[in-house]
Amino acid sequence: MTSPLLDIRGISKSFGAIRASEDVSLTLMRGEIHALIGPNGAGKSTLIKQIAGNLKPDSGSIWFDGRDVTSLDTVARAQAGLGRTFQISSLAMEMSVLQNAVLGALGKRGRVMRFWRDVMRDAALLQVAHAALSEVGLAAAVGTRVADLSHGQRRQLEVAVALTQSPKAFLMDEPMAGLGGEGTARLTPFLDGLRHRAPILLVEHDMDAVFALADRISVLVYGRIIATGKPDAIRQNAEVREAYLGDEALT
Ligand SMILES: Nc1ncnc2c1ncn2[C@@H]1O[C@H](COP(=O)(O)OP(=O)(O)OP(=O)(O)O)[C@@H](O)[C@H]1O
Repeated sequence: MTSPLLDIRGISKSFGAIRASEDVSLTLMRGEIHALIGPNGAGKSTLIKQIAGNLKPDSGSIWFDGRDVTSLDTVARAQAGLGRTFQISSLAMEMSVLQNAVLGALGKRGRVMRFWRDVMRDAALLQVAHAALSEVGLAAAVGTRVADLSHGQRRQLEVAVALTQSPKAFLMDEPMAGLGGEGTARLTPFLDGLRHRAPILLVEHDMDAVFALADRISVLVYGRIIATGKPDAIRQNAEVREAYLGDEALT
């Protein structure tokens, strides 16, 4: 059996009396989409923050690409290949699509460049940015201001910015949020193809998208993973149905 690319080993995190993560173990294999679902306040964001390096677990460890990354910060983890997209957009709204992608590529390089005009003339940075934008289908929108993009296009641009960093895996926090039916329908096949470029740990409330995309699903309730399995097994799991009682998505 191949080893997991991302291997979360028994992490726990409390905020005072609240146990936001309780002995959570989770793996992400190459080529897969592993969805993390659970009711509001279950601890999904807290878990993603610990994996990305924004929060330190109280105990347990996080292994990425065969290496213990538990003590690394967000920048070091991104450089190690953990690409992240956010629940709230982190794009520069007044800048163009191309400028945002170039900024992403510049971040990967990790070297300071003094003048913006030099950045926008750097052939290597531009090449990385254009390639990422083509990959997400935004080649025709390079000159558009981010503020003028649709929600769906912004999500695609966030993925492009993450792609400029050549990620080995993606952490995605609610990519479908605010997209509406049409936007979700467009983003779903895109994510479907992206898993072969880099596997995705996907936090998502949209159950249609989750069940359409996920190879495996883990269900988090009160900080604990109560089940991990293929979509059909999760749909039929009695404890999961109990935790989601009334949720028509699982019927
Ligand atoms: N910085 C913090 N300080 C105190 N409590 C926190 C903090 N962050 C999260 N919590 C608590 O930890 C628990 C898990 O929260 P978290 O945001 O991770 O859940 P979630 O599953 O992501 O929720 P949602 O689906 O609504 O985004 C909640 O009870 C929340 O109130």
